[in-house]
Amino acid sequence: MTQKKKNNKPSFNLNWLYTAIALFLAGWFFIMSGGMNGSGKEIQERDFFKYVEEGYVQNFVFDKDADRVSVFLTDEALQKDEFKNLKQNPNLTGATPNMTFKVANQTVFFDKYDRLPKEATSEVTMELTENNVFVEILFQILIWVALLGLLWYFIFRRMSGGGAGGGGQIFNIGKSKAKLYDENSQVKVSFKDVAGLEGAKEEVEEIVQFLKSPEKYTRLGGKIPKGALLIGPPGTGKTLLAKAVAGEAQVPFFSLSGSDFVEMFVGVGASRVRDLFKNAKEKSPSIIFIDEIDAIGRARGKNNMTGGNDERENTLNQLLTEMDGFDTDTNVIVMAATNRADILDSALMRAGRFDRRIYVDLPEIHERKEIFKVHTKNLKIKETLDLEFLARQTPGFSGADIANICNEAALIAARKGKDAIDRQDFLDAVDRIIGGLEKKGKLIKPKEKRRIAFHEAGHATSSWLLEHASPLVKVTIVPRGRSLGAAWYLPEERQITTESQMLDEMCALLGGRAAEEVMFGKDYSTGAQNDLERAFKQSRAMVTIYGLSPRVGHISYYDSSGQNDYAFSKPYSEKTAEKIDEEIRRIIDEQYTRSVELLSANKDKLTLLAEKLLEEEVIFREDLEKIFGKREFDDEMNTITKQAELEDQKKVDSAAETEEENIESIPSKEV
Ligand SMILES: Nc1ncnc2c1ncn2[C@@H]1O[C@H](COP(=O)(O)OP(=O)(O)OP(=O)(O)O)[C@@H](O)[C@H]1O
Ligand SMILES: [Zn+2]
Repeated sequence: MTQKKKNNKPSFNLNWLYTAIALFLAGWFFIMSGGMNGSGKEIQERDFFKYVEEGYVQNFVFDKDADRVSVFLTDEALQKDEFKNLKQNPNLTGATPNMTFKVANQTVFFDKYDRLPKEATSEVTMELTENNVFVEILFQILIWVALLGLLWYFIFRRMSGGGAGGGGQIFNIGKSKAKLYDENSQVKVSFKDVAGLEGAKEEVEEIVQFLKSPEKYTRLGGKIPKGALLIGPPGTGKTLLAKAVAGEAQVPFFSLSGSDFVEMFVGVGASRVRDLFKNAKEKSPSIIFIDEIDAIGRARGKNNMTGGNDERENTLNQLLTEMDGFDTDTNVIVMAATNRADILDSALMRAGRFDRRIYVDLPEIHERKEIFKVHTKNLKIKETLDLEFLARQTPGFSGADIANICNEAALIAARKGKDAIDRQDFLDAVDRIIGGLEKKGKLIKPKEKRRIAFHEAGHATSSWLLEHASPLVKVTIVPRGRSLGAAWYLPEERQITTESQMLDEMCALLGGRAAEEVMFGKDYSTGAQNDLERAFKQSRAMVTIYGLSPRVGHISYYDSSGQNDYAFSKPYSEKTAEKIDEEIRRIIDEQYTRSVELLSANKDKLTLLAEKLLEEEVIFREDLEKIFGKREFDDEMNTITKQAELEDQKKVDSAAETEEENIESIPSKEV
């Protein structure tokens, strides 16, 4: 019993349970130690014999289990000064003895007692108590049943999230909680139900093929991938996509959330993983979907401060073991979802585990229209309803938000007793959802959006017009993670960088703020914080590391040996320090001015681009070509781009180094 208690160390907050157990045990010990009956003055064994001889003792109770004697004195004795303070409180029952003592050896005691003069003992009554073994055991069992019952009760409430569900669950703690959709209850979701997400769908299409006809791929000895990681913000359809894969491939779908593994007791997470994989293998080919994998997959060795870490690690290790343990012919594919790929343990990403990464982003305008289409399919809507208009009203909304809007609109229309849902109902629903989103800080106001569009267009325009800047691939103002907009460049393959390349890149980097100035005047925004940070680092490197400042000279203060602690003793004089500061600033100022001039001279095109961005939310190289014409400095560089584009057209945004702006970051609301 005690062992069980130890093993089941709770890994979650169980204050309630602890309190209950503590109270229970306290009560128990109280009863066990004799409770109320145990009181009475503690005396010596020889005192007792003396009192008996004196005739003070009326009766005594010998507890054979406890080797303890409770002594009750005669009324006369209690009159004596000697025993005055032992007088009973008249309100108490006579059950409380006047004295008590421990017997060292029962035989010796009775021997001694028998040898006392008969006159002394004849008046004394003796009671022997011995607990009935059967009752004793029954009592013990009852206590444990009560204790365990209490424990189960709390666990059960915890597991079923408040009481609903069958009690049988209690006895299945170690079993996986995966919801099983097997052949009988086939997953009905198909790719048709997933709107947008074209790139992601294309990538998972391959998984569908693997599951459908594995022989086709293993024929030549190749190994089928074991896992795919879906990365993207909440509500963007990651679960939906995984389900659709199961639906398309007509295989069982086991789904479980990462937090389900770790909510409980030590050892349970790992056994759940084992159980889950066992089930999935039995039904293979099949798909295991683990939502919120970051709950178990967080990098190990971090957050050691918080308890329950061991449990998470055990679970993670078990997961890795299971994935490694797959044979090539075990056609189980593990799909997992997260919105924090950056915190995942790198062991998860290693080859043979989640080696496929699929990005699922917030939908852009066309995708939102598609999502509206999917979610209004089964609703009664007015024929005149313009879905494109709705898509335009919902920048930054996820698929789940849109599904929510459609449902809300239907409820609003029904409340008003309408026959069909109209535009106003949708707009009311949008307003209602926005209330919730605003608190989450995800929503961008039209005015802010305009500024973001010009900021990104500024980057795009300047990098387009500058000979040595990296060629642009894609610009978006769809908020993603912490950034509100982003420009992607295809990084040029190069081993050394020239000064003019650095300067052009810095000019393009400052193009965001420059565009804001050109359009909105000198009322700057916080949107360029990340750009400025990077520009400063670059400029400082140019002056202090690459020796690119004429005033400071061809000097590098960089210490690659790591021997010198320049943080404490600078390798240059105060005078040079001042020069360095000035030079860092000069370079940035010059490039900023250059950017402002460049964009002012091309204000019309900048505006066209920004408008297009506002309309489309995402624009590509071709859109820029339409506005600016063919890029002047193509030849060599463009061939590289074109080639790369041809090779990997769809993956451009995930493969290309992302040059993201944290345009949002601190108080973007001030814009
Ligand atoms: N691309 C989409 N097409 C159609 N419906 C979508 C799409 N994206 C999301 N939805 C709707 O939103 C709901 C929630 O999406 P889902 O649970 O798949 O998101 P998720 O990315 O797994 O979110 P989370 O990260 O919060 O688990 C879906 O059931 C669906 O109704
Ligand atoms: Zn920027």
